[in-house]
Parts: sequence; structure tokens; C-alpha cells
Amino acid sequence: MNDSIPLAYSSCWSQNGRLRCSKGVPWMKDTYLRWLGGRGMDCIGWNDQEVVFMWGGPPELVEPFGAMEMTGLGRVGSKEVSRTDSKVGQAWFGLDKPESGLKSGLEPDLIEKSGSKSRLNSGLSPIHSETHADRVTVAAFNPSLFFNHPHSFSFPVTIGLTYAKNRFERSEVLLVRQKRNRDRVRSLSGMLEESAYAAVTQGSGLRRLAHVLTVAGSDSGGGAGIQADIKACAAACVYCSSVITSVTAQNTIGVQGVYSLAENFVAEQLRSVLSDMQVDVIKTGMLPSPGMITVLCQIIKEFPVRAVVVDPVMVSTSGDVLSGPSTLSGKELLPLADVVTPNLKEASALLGGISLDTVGDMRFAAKSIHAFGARNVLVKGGDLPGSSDAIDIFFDGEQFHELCGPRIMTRNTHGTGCTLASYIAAELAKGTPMLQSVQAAKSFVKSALLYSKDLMIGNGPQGPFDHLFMLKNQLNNYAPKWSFNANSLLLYAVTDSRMNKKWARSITEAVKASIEGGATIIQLREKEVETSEFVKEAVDCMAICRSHHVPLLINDRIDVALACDADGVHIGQSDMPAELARKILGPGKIIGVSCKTPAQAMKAWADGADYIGCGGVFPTNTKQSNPTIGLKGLETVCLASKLPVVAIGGIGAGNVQSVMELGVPNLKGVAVVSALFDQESVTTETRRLKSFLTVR
Ligand SMILES: Cc1ncc(COP(=O)(O)OP(=O)(O)O)c(N)n1
Ligand SMILES: Cc1nc(C(=O)O)sc1CCOP(=O)(O)O
Repeated sequence: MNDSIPLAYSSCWSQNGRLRCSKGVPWMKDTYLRWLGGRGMDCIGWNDQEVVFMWGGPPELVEPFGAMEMTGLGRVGSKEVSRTDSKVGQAWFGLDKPESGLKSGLEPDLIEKSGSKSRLNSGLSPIHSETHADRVTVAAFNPSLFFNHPHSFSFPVTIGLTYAKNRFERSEVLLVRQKRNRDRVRSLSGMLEESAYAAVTQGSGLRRLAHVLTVAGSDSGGGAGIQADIKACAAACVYCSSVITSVTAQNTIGVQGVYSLAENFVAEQLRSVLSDMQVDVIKTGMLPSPGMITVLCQIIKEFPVRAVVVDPVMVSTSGDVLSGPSTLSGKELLPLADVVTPNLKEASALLGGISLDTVGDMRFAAKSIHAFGARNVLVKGGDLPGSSDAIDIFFDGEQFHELCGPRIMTRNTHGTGCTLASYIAAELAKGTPMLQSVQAAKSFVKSALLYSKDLMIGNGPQGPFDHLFMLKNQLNNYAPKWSFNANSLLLYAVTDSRMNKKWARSITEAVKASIEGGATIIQLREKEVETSEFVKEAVDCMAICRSHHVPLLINDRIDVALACDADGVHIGQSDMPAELARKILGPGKIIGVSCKTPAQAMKAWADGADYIGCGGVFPTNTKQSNPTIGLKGLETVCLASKLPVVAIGGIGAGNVQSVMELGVPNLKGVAVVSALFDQESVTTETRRLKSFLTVR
């Protein structure tokens, strides 16, 4: 990289809750869309030597900073300038307001006091010009500190970051007084780093990879510990560096020996990685001594990262003790954790050995561990007695989420805890929000276990599984599925080639019209179209659906779904078995399965489906010889199903209400063919049907 760094000018602001950017700033848009969930706002100022980023805004903007109102301050040249206005949606920092050209956002008296006005304006280039900078300074501060500070104009910067000559320097004062703010600032640091990095690499041809640092023990058998962490991150397409705390002699039979490294050598490894590389997330595993935790905590404070994931490894799956509960109960690390992921045994140990036998107990444990200072807690109930499901409790300090999945019956579960935590860390490193990261990790572990359930590695009772099962598909279709929302089943439009032909419509016209009318998910059920034509049309339909954020599934044809990178497939009882479809498609695709009985619904769940289609609720002419199960049959299947259900068969404006009035919580919507597509105007009929439906 040159000392002189090309940099595009930008300004982003929020308007009606949406991110707006001035021209010529794709990197900025990406960065902020990614980190501020599409509601970002910031300002940037610059002169020939230095560029300043600032952002701020309403509390919801700065998720994951919770309730902290954040705003920015910065410098132009070497001079500090004043504060932002932190009103909702209005915070800008004095350099320009895009709608009205160059304009100061500073309050007049502050401009006067800081004497910054002339400096500000004289330091600016015209809007949308390009400049070159060899330094990028990013600063943010907490206004509550600012306003409480006795010398307001000394700018209590909570964190500042300068990128100059290929290095980040944290040169600003760290003024962090409250624990709550310290947590926020750690996360903020990652964002600042990302922004500065994005700025300086723009136009340089360089790019960076999301990065997790795992601090854990080595498992010689390769199933858990550092080895599992690296594989989980690789599966999530994230770079993983590793600091080894302990070396274990371990196989599928148990742990034969543990050799812990000296604390100062662990510190040396940590400093080595963190002083050189831009680590996004630190994930911790086996930390064999309280002293090692103290060292780690000190270094995390010295080198703040975006998030810390703590897997409180205490006992191996074989039952061998890897570190005592006293190690974590020192409670130094938990207040730094963005998420902690104990299993039942670990949660119990953290809480002094209480027994945890029910989902209610797990909720209690999650809340109690949260009180130690972790921002989020995931209590894993994989070994909850008497449950055929794997139920985890996620608590974010306000809300509980019960995350349910089928328990996969296999001996190959060694390393699931390490893998889950590392996958969460990897998703967080990519910018995925916390709950979705946890869901994506659960989905990954489930798929890996399913894929590996018959593997035979080692002779002991607990085998490892295959993290890189997707590579065997030779297909790069491993995108996180967290975008699937069961509410999208509300009005499910299923196309029909015969009807398209009858009304002289192309598939794309049919899809466009149904989306216009309000369809919430589309299935291409084109039984009479030639494959080459089908793939071509499906690719076009995908483009339409993507641009409208409507998922598109393919009926029966897994090959076509892969060819057009559809969001998933819908399969029947006589099609490719769902379990195999999941193996072929990977965890990133949506799979729906047709079910007429409770037993089929249970199997679909165990096979890794995402929803079931249940019918025929009423007689239909669209599908020959289709048994009708009636409203009663639909209700029975819904009650037996752990998956969301969409009703199908003979449904139209005249009877849709009777279906939805069943009021079963997992009945999420109706799938319809002829009432939408065997009609003159698909848009009108879709709109009409939609008017009877509301998300529950
Ligand atoms: C949402 C939805 N539910 C059920 C079906 C029927 O699928 P299948 O049993 O595979 O029958 P065909 O559609 O292939 O005739 C569906 N397509 N969609
Ligand atoms: C494709 C399909 N599957 C069914 C099932 O019972 O699984 S009924 C059906 C046809 C639904 O078409 P219409 O909305 O025109 O009745």
C-alpha cells in the first residue's frame, strides 16, 4: 500500500429509518449497512493530510451498543473540533448536510467557543471530490461522558483509532468510567477499525477477511478444542488464528493427559496476534487456570475487539475435567463476554452445582449467569433428561428465546460445544447480529451432525464429526439461512405451467404479478417445462424475487434449485428424501416437505426440513388423485408438527378464513395455485386473497 492512500469522500445519513449515502461511496454504504443494520448515519471530514469519521444517533441506531447514545467528534488536520448534535436521525457533524450543501451542524455558540468554523470550512474540499490521505482517524465518544465532563472542550474521547502507514494506532485517550460503556467501547472499536480499514483499502485492491482468534486447548484427536474451532471458522469462511492455552493427549476414548502452557507464554501468543492482526472476535475455550484468565482479560482490555465469545469449557464430553469451575467463577471474564455458552453441566458448575433438569431451570440459569455480567447467555440443553429435542435457552438480558432442534442420534458429538461457540464467533465477525449468529451456528452443528452420524473415526464411545461436509458437495451453497422467517409462509404462491400456458404468461410474468399482489414466498412448480427452459426462467425469477426480498423455492427439482441458486426446494413424500436433500443442499437452503400425517411431520422435522406443506385441505383440480384431509386433518398435523405449517389444496378467497381461523400457532399461511394463477389477473387475485391474511 502507498503512503498516500486514495480515499473517496462520503457522507451517509439516515432518513425515514433508511440509510442514504452521497455518491461515490460504495465502501461506506457496505460498511454501514453491514454494521448499523441499514440504519446508519455518519459524517466524514477531511483535509489533505487527515480524514475524520464520526457517527452518532439514536439508541436503536447503535445496536449492538444497546441504550448508549453515541455521537462523534473528531479532528480536521490536527485540530479537535466540536461535538455532534445527537438528536434522532439528525446527528451530523458540522461539515456538511447533504441535502443543503456544505453547512455546519455545530451549534453557533460551540462554533464560536471552539473557534472551529473557519478551520472546518477552509479545510474542506468540494462535495464528492476525491482526496488522498495518509492518516485516517476515527473517533467516537459517549455524550453522557462529554456533558458530564468538567472541561467539555477537552473532548473525552472514549476511543480513537488512527490508521497511518499501514498500522492502526490507538492513540486517543481511553476514558471509560462505567462498565456498561466499557463493553460498548470494545464493540465500537471493531466498528471503527472496520471503517478505517475500509477507507484506506478502498481503491488499493486489498481486502480483508473476517477474523476470529480462538484462545483454547489443543485436542490431539482433532475433534474439539483449537482444531474444532479452526474447522468451524473455515466452514463459515472466516479466518481463524489460534492461541494455545493447553495441550491435551486425547482421543475418542477420553483424555489421557493435560499439559498447560505457562501464563506468560499464553500472553506472548496473545500479544503476538493482537498487535499485528485485525481480530474481530475472540473466542475462548479451555482456560486451565485463574491466572490465565487474568492475563487474557488484561490483554482483551489492551486490544479491544468487536466481540468476545466465552465457551466455559470445564469438562470434556468424555467426562474428564479440563478446568475447574473456580477458573471462571473468578468472574473476571464473564463481564467481558458478549455471549457465554455453557452446557447444563457447566451452567450448574457456574451456579455452585445447582441441579438443572427442566427448561424452567435452564431459564433460571441463563438469567443468573447473565447477572455475572455476560451480555447474552446461551444455556445448551442437549443433554436435558427426558427430551427428544435439543432445546437451548438464549437470554439477552431482556428476552428469552427457546431454540429448538431435533436431537441427532449419533456417537459423533465430540466437539459440538467448541464448534457451536466458534461458529457463533465467526458469524459475529462477519457482522451477523447476535441471535441470528446463534441460530446459524445451531443450524450448522445440526447439519454437520446429520452428515456425520455414520462416520467411524476412532474406537471410543465419542467420535468427532466432519465440519467441512459442504466441501463434499463440491458446491458453494453455504449461505446462512437466518433470512428464512416462517412468517414468509403467509401467502405462498405456487406457479403452474399448465395455467401459465392457458393464460399465455411466462413464468417470470406470473412471478412478478404475484409479488406485486403481495405474495410472501414463491414456488416454481413447473411440471411440463423442459429443463433448459426451466433453469433459464428460474434464474430470471430468482433475480426478481431477490430484488423484492421474497424467497423463491423450486418444486421437486434439487438440480434446478442449485443451478439457479434458489432459496430452497419443496419436496413431496415420493421425491428425494428430505434428509438427503439436506445433505445435498447444505444448511443454507430452505427445505419444505409435503405431509399429510403426524408421522410424516415428525420425520420432516428429524430430517432437517424448515417447514411442512399440509393438504389437501379441500378438494382440488390442480393435483390429480390428491387425498383430501380436511380442516380436521390439517389441525391434527399442525398440532403434531414442530415445524411451521402452510396449508394447501383448494384454498381461495371463499374458504381461506376458515383455514386461518383454526388458530393453531404454527399454522403460518396458505399455499395457493389456481386461485392465483388460473385467473385473468394474478395481481388482483393475489391482492384479494392477501386482504384476508394477517401475520400472527
Ligand atoms: C407448499 C406446498 N405444499 C405441498 C406441495 C405438494 O408437493 P408434492 O407433494 O411434491 O406434490 P407436487 O407439488 O410435486 O405435485 C407443494 N408443492 N407445495
Ligand atoms: C400442489 C398441491 N399439493 C397438494 C397437497 O395436498 O400436498 S394440493 C396441491 C394443489 C393445490 O392447488 P390449488 O391451490 O389450485 O388447489
